[in-house]
Amino acid sequence: MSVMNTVASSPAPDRALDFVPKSRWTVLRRLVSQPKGIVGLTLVVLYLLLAIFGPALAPQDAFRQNFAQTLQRPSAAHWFGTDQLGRDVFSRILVGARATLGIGVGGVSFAFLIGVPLGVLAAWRRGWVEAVVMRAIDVMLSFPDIVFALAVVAILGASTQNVIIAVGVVSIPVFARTARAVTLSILAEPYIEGSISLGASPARVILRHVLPNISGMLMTLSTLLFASTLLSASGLGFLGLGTQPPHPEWGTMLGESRSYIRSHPYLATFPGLFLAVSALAFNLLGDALRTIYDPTSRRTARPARFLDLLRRKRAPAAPTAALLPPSPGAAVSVRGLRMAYHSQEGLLEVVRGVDLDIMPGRTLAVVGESGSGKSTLLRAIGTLANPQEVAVTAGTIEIGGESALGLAPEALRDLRRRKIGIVFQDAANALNPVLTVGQQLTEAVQTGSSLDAAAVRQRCIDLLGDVNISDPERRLDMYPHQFSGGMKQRIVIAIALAQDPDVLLADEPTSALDVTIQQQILVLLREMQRKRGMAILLVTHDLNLVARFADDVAVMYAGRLVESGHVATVLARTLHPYTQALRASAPGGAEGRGKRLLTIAGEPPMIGALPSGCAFRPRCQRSQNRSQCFAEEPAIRLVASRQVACCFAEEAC
Ligand SMILES: Nc1ncnc2c1ncn2[C@@H]1O[C@H](COP(=O)(O)OP(=O)(O)OP(=O)(O)O)[C@@H](O)[C@H]1O
Repeated sequence: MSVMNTVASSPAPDRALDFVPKSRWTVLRRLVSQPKGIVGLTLVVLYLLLAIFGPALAPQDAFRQNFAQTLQRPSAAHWFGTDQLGRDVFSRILVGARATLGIGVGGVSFAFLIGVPLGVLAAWRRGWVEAVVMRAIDVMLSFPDIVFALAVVAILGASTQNVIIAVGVVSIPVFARTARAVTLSILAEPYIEGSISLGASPARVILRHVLPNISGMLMTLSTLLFASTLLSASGLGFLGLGTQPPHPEWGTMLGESRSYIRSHPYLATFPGLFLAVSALAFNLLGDALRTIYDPTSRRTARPARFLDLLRRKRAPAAPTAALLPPSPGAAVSVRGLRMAYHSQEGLLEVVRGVDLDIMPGRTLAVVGESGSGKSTLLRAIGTLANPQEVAVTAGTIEIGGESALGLAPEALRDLRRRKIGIVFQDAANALNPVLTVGQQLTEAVQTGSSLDAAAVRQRCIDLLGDVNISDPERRLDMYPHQFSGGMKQRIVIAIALAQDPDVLLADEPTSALDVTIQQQILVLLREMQRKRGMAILLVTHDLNLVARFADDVAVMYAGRLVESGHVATVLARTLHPYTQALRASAPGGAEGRGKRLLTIAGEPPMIGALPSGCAFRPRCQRSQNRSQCFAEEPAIRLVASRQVACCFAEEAC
């Protein structure tokens, strides 16, 4: 794969669930813009009014038996006729609305309250918790709903309360599965990582970010399940296992009409009609809601564009060089870091002995092709690597002199909050779409602080002002979708700076933006760095950006830093053949404009299947099958004021 291909195609991650922020009014507006939404909502409101006011509206006593007037056909006196005990069917339907809909609400709430926490827990904890929850759900789903509900009522006894439990139990698996699936999608969003990086506790992440985002989907599901719950409850009522006589409930009324269905069909028709229309109403409403919350508004990021290589002549400061002992004042110091992903084949090593220091006020860019291990390294430094996924098998990471490895979760959150800020590639995904910018900034400012509400708000306003967002007070109440891409990235930067971090980690911070906005964001980052003296670790594919923005560069290939040093030194004359190939394949970087862009021959090696000797050997123009390149992985040496891992680096001097 060529570097050019790699750089040019950096789409925003596909979002499984794109819950674009929808205020209640927006949801309502979109709901009533659909015919099925209008019909469903109107009917549901009518049914709810019926459940509330039905008993008061009933023209006659729904319980009074009148044996002189049994089984009367519909008439002006009895609109829906009378039943076998002479009771007015219309009145019984009105009174029964409350019990019928109450069972629906109760059943869905019961299922929601048990199923959703189970699903969220399974998605959050993964591992054995997820396995146990999912297997239990599989077992429940293997029984038909009505059989399961019958079994529950048979065990608990026939009563309204037990019908609620029975119809609720059968809906638990649906809630749990859906909650797990949508939570997994939300947890993959960068703003979750951002929140964790700010030191938020699991409970806070779930309450603040996960639940608001999945609530739309769950509301839709609840509405749809309401219809089936009503029907299941009525089925139980029909079998005589629901609300017990003389209390009216539509399913029970249907059951009671069984013996008269041929001679007096109206006894079944009216409660059946009310039931059928209620199921239809909730289905229509659920369907309309699903349209609103459906993840169809996916975005594709514009391909990254190239900037001209602008060489900066900066006076090299104290070297960032690898292989030196940890610099006492370093904001980040990594030594001998090795990391491996857990896989079925065992551990697959992707970071293979990395040493680096970043001094306060300086920017180190880590550059390399896709899959070279840049993000894994950045996440380890950001203390965001998930130990269940990837293990640190050797080495040390120090942030501001404090070890970032082997800490308890609480200490890790504290370190992250105090020292680290993170800016992700795609600002659109890095912000929670259902929270206002003010809420998200407040969370970032408030975590671990004792400021009162007014001071927090002022700090939020200052932060927005710092990142050059005009009219910050008004903007605090706006949602992310009301901002342009560049503005969103400014907000992400403001959030990352909320705790005054010593280190800012920026993973492709401008690749989703167009050239002018890229430039503005880079200028902003540099300005923030100058004001605050923080260190920046920039991960990028783009050598042009490195040349313009970074002080030091580390070129990563197959998990190792193969060439690193001051940007001016390294880019003035690249010594490693991989760095040379990267430069040749960067537009504007092929040793002068107007030259044909080259691609790097071959593919990066597969992790876990590195070639013998130098990992770059099969693609290297310089190697020419020299035995040294086959024999061993080249040691990192100091050559011409930079660290380089090539046995023949001097040939390029
Ligand atoms: N969760 C995972 N499980 C197993 N392997 C993984 C996992 N995440 C990443 N990898 C592998 O680790 C290697 C390094 O990935 P990483 O994302 O760190 O590279 P990168 O240089 O940042 O790439 P990109 O620029 O595309 O983000 C890749 O080969 C990748 O396939």
